[in-house]
Amino acid sequence: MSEPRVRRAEIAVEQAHVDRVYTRLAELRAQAEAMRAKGYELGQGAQREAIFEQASMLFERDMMVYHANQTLQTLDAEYEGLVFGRLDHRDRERIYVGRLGIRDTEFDNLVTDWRAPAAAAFYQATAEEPMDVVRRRVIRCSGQNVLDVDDDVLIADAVPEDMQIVGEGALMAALGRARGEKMRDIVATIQKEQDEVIRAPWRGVTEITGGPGTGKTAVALHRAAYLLYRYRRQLGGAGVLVIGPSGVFTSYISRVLPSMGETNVELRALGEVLDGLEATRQDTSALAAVKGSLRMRKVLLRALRDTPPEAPDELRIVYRGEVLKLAGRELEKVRRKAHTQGAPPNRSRVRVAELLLAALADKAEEYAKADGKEIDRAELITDLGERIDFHRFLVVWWPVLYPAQVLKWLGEEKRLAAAAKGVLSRAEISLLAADFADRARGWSVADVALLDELRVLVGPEPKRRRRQTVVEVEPDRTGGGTPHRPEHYDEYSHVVVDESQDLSPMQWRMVGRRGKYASWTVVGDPVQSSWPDPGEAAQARDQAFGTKTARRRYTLRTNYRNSAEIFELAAKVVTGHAQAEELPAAVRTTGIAPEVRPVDAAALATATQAAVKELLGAVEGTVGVITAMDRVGEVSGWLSGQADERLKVVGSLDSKGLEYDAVVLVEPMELVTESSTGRRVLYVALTRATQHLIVLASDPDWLPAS
Ligand SMILES: Nc1ncnc2c1ncn2[C@@H]1O[C@H](COP(=O)(O)OP(=O)(O)OP(=O)(O)O)[C@@H](O)[C@H]1O
Repeated sequence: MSEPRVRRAEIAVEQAHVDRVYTRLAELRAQAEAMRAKGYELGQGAQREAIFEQASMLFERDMMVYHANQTLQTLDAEYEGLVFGRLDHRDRERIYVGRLGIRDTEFDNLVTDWRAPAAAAFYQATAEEPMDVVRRRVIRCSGQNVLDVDDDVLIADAVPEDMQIVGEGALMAALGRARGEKMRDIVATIQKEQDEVIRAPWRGVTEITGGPGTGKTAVALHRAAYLLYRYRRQLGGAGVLVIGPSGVFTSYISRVLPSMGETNVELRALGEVLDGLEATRQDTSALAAVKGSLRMRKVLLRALRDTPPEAPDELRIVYRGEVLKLAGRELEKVRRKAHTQGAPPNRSRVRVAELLLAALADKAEEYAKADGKEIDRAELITDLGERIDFHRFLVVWWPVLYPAQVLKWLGEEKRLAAAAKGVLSRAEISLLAADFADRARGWSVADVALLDELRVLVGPEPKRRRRQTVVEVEPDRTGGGTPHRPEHYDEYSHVVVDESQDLSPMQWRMVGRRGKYASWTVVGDPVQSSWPDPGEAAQARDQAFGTKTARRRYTLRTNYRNSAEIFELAAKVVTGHAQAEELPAAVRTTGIAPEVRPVDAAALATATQAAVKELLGAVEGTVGVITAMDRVGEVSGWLSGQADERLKVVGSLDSKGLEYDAVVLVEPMELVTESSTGRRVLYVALTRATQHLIVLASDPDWLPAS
């Protein structure tokens, strides 16, 4: 038979199996629906029964409805591309691999879940170690229709006469397909080195490094799905947290886990880790470097121990006709004493009242002694402690502290200078004070870690005020919080941190608090780091991991995103900033070289418009325009006439983790100069494109002479 006829015949073979699978799926769906309906019926019946039976029937109803809903949700999530692989073993046994395990009515496997041990050979078998697999087949479907098949022969001399082999390279075909707005799952084409990481043991800390496009994000997400499948009992209840660099990024990856039927995972951007906040604004790199530094802990601690701006500077209270007065210095002595006892101020209010009453009693004793009298100390303390004017004083002198309010105080340069004495430089103090004073812009991503640190330092708000959140806004977690978890939940069983090379030490502390009891998967690429002090960040990261001793490291070495032509250009900008072994190998050549276009600065707008038009015509998928952070608004304005939902304008830092079919990079030199780690940020920007890259540059210095 000719190759197209063989292919058609093989597609028909697989279509027959896929049809059986979907017929069975429809039966399972119908069963789950019937169970749900029965559950509701039971609930109706409960209303007519005695109270005890009612309770147990309602419980049973809830369980039935819950399980039925879970099943329906999973069946629906896995519908698309349900079957994607087939293994033919040497002993002629064959298994189909898919997103979900399905058995027929005889309990024979129609599909094996990709996470099950029996499916591991689909990813791990190679020609060198075939694991008894003669042929591995990737089946590509759209809905219930088989579109194509692609085979790898792993034991050439064991291929039986009647086995047909079709196509080559399911991976290359997958990589060549157009990119959409959301990341795709890679479950059908996971590579061996990736599979090892996905299936690594769950305990302890798993670190994954690798250059751009090596699949770190894809692997981390598949690992989360795998761990929840294999260790649901240990990990499922407490939940898994995935941290990404930005909201744009978390939205980009948001489809991957639900498409694998996983809903028990919470995705949060770094600006959303603290409940009640969704910060997206990025600080300048100089400001972010100060805010992220561990030195800020000391500054914050001193700031909250300072006298609140509204605090009265003396306490006067009349007791039995005599005015008792504590002057400013005496009050400050009490404040210092209360703070040195170490409890968070919001927890010390009773202790502070006791200290103030003791100071008043000392004062009264002093006066009485001068008059040759005696006082009943205990009685005085009880009497004054019940007085309304004493409590009025207390609430303004030792108010409940809110993190947002303490940070705002630091907008006053004098106050910040006092808190930062010997810790920050004068220039850093001025920079920070000016930023905190300008509150109209809302919190930045780096501020969130400071607010979280303060949340812990000030302690919980007293119960009756509990409804107010630490940031004085009502929580609005449309971005994906889980309502059933308590506020500031810190009991996740597993935490995944993506783009981890960019977490500041303060951000590591914030994330570490959420993972006190967790095992970790940490994904990053030091060469893409935009954080200026990796040593300090590493120390904070180790602290976040706590005492977990099991540590395993993996390196991914193949760049699946960029064409070899694009990556060759990108690698040039980090020459001297990275070791050769830190750069991955891009294996896909497209024959399309990236274009560097010298442009006059005055003609940048028209050049950008022209490049965008060209690329929208050249690719089916997305086109990204990447600029320096403070140019995003301007460049978006240039392109307002070219509305196309495939087109996105994004700032350098926000392009982390994303990818487009084609990229226009505007003024690369501005990315280099916008921060002290500019070359690395430029490297990130240059590695976002899968097929086409156009660089528009008025200044040629961005590209080192080779
Ligand atoms: N095994 C695979 N099969 C198909 N596609 C893959 C595979 N591995 C990675 N990819 C694709 O390669 C691209 C890059 O993957 P991913 O974004 O996870 O890389 P990354 O290492 O996180 O990159 P970066 O560090 O640049 O953000 C994605 O489109 C992903 O779907």
